[in-house]
Amino acid sequence: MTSSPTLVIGTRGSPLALAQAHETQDRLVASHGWTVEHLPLSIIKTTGDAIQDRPLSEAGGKGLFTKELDIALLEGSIDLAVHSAKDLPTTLPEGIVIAGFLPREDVRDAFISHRYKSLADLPPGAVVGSASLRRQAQIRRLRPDLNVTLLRGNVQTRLAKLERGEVDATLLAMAGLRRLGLTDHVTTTLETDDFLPAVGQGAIAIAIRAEDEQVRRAVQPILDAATGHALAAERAFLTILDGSCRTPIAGHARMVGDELEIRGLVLRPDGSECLEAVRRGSPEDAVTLGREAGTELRTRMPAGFLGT
Ligand SMILES: NCc1[nH]cc(CCC(=O)O)c1CC(=O)O
Repeated sequence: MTSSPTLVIGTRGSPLALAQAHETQDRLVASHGWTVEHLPLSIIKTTGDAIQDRPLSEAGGKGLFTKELDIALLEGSIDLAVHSAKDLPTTLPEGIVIAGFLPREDVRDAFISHRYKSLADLPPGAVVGSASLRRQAQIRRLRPDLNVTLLRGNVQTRLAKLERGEVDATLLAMAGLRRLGLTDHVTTTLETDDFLPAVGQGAIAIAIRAEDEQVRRAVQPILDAATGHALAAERAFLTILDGSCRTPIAGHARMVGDELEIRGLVLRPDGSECLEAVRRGSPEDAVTLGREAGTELRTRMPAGFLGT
């Protein structure tokens, strides 16, 4: 057991964010034998938490969930920040780095409905709610006859709206549902071959001050190398496409034997067209594989493809 420093863990206050912060805390306790009193949580409200009425893509994008945590890190009021990798912008502020990622949860999306068994089972015109342009575009691609609407709010809010019949079905990340103990709600899971997750889905990122070697050493034992390679490829892919929240982009990397494989997709928002790129190679070349997949799509994409 290493002597116990006090490390303040910064997190947002949503139930999912808190579950992820507790998982980080538990893993640090398990690997160092520290007590939770030395790993206090600091709950920080972000601009993104206050926006409920419009798509985040219109309100300013992903940085909305990280800005206040970044400031707290740089000011030293927290020592590490726990983020859903999916919600992290591709570039972080000067002085902040991702130390790495916890072992990845289920990367798939879940289909949830009280009346229908699957996307294929929905009748024409059925209402499917989602706030994600990626999910909306992939739903429209598979089922152009459905009525895809905006459904916002945290995981529990969305489930409550489904319960009230505001929509016939919704899609949510399996990872979030598992972390919240809500998998009872899942009607069926969508395999990645048919429905590609978002870059970073299911992964928890640990952000630290770039120069803080003490915190870097403290978190090292809880980081997962395979997740790190996958995320390096996915985030390099997204960086090339400079994925704003307005663009339907999906990307997923995983180990296939000894090799890392990345699959990336860009779609028209209405789902009428979809381009895919796949690269496979050494996990050491994760960034190159991701960049190549992104560059291929960029090259093949007609002007205006992403609808902006
Ligand atoms: N954008 C919200 C968000 N950010 C991370 C998750 C779930 C956990 C994950 O994907 O890692 C969710 C909810 C959802 O997409 O269902």
